[in-house]
Amino acid sequence: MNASSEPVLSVEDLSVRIAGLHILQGVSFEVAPTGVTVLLGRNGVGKTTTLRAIVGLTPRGGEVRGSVRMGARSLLARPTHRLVRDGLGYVPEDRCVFAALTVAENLRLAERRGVTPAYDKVFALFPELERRGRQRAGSLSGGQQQMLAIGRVLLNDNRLLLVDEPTKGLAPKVVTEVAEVLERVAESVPVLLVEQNLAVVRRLATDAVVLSAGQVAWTGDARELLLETALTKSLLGVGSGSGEVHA
Ligand SMILES: Nc1ncnc2c1ncn2[C@@H]1O[C@H](COP(=O)(O)OP(=O)(O)OP(=O)(O)O)[C@@H](O)[C@H]1O
Repeated sequence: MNASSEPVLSVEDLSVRIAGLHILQGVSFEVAPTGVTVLLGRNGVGKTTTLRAIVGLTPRGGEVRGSVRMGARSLLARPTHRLVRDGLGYVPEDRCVFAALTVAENLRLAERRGVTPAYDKVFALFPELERRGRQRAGSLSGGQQQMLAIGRVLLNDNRLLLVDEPTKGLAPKVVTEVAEVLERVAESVPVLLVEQNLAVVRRLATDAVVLSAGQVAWTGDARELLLETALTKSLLGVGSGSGEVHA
């Protein structure tokens, strides 16, 4: 991370317990104010739990401790809708598009009173969303639904985007399209990205945070991590020349 620039997000000693399981055990890291910080780790290490804790969506009954700050603001005690209004954009792993509604209706749901939605920007990034405005979201392909989920968040201004496994389950050509879009998005807003596809990580990531069993195992320059084949193999279970991270 550039030493002269303040992080956009600071996570300190984050601990999450759900259903008696101590899933995150004192996780600390920072997200740089530009570029893509990628959150990596084998299956089940706590990546999604981390994003959900940041955005206030830990399942009911779960216990969250520690500190998460976006600039001077402390996030953990604030309700999710407030965080989103303050510029924390979240694209969840399951995309959460409303299948029975059209593409245009899904987008309209993200509009806020008193704020002009950035349709021009969204349609410039995703011309297909404009063309398919009257199509039901449930009949879109996985890749198109992912574009809708990202586009919906970009209708409003964001200080930081959290994006959870956007390429999961997508065909290779669509993975490339999603990576291209995220690359363009990251030119104007910092991104904290959970991503298992190392080709996408290699293309997008500036900084990396690696989790292992609910703790931070490595942080630093993403290129450095990817150059260290032995390190990626021990932390991620793959050589950095190969494709996906697996358990
Ligand atoms: N609501 C829950 N109830 C019980 N256990 C949970 C819950 N949510 C997550 N876990 C457990 O916490 C651990 C971390 O899950 P999480 O989804 O954060 O991992 P992940 O790193 O995102 O994994 P993946 O790469 O498979 O998506 C897993 O063992 C998971 O089973």
